[in-house]
Amino acid sequence: GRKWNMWRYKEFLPVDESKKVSLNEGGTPFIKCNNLSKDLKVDLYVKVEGSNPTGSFKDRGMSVGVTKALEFNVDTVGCASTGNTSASLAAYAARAGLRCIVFLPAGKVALGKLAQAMFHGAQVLSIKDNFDKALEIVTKFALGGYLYLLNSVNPFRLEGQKTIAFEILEELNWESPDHIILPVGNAGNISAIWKGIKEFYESDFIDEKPCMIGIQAEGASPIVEAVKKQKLDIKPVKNPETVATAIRIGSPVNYPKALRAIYESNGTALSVSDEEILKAQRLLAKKEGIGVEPASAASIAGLIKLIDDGYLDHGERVVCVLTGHLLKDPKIAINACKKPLEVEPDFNLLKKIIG
Ligand SMILES: Cc1ncc(COP(=O)(O)O)c(/C=C/C(=O)C(=O)O)c1O
Repeated sequence: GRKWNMWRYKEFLPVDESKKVSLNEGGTPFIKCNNLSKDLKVDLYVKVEGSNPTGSFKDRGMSVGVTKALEFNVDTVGCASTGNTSASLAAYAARAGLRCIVFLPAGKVALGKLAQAMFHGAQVLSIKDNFDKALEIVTKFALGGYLYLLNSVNPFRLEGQKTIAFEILEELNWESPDHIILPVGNAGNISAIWKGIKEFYESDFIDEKPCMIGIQAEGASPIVEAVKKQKLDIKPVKNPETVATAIRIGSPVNYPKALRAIYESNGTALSVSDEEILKAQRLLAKKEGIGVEPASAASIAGLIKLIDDGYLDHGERVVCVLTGHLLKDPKIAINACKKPLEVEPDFNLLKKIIG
């Protein structure tokens, strides 16, 4: 596999690297977006986490978390998930020979993610309620000793995901970007990345820290509401709704760490509409050739809004974390396009159509 993956930073990871459960996670593409940088007048880089083994950043956290599960001699791992966590846990659990039970919100999980969770052999329980309820249930099973919980409330998940920060800083030759922008759902990833930034700062690898900017969907933005009032607690959103089903979460389990990351880094949080998310998803695909699922495009939609609002100055260096691959949610991608014509294989007819 690729020589550079997240285990390059093994000294910062709380596991015995020789015992790791790994699919060569991390070491994902870090791409300068020249076209969008010109249009938006910022220095824009993207961290393409859709290039991980199961297509999202979750693999970094699951690699460490499942390695820990083996260390603790558990035989069953579990999670609630909007999709990507379950897809990743199912794959890493299969590799580790562990039983895997996942609790998903019925009818609200994108096709690619459901296919992965099922096909890698997880026991999939389709709960007739939302993610927050599913998380409540799986937590009861964990507390009852039925399974080892690997949602991002488990700190070992964040240990793996903090390597996103390490890779961004190394790629930028140890010069922090001005801002790191990413979508926020259960709020584990923004907490993990900020932890990584602080660890490299305390290790004297960098002498400046970026501001952390969390982006949420308008219908599911409890962190944004708390930041608006500079509060330390959140008011859960009872019925979160967004087309970006990955972040359709009303009660983020990591809100204390996420709010601290935003306040400590002098960052902010912003919500974007579903329309802005889908527009940004298409823009990224057509201008830079980078395909992401809707939740990941929220970071680009947030960037555009921050520039329009004058929050970001021209020329600032920004990294958007693109958390999941386009293929995770093929239905959304196809629905956004005109249905392809079905035509006879007739050269002259086709020549007319192609124009
Ligand atoms: C593509 C994508 N982008 C962003 C997020 C938000 O990250 P967190 O703020 O750390 O939750 C998720 C989260 C997914 C789940 O929560 C799950 O899979 O259960 C995601 O899949």
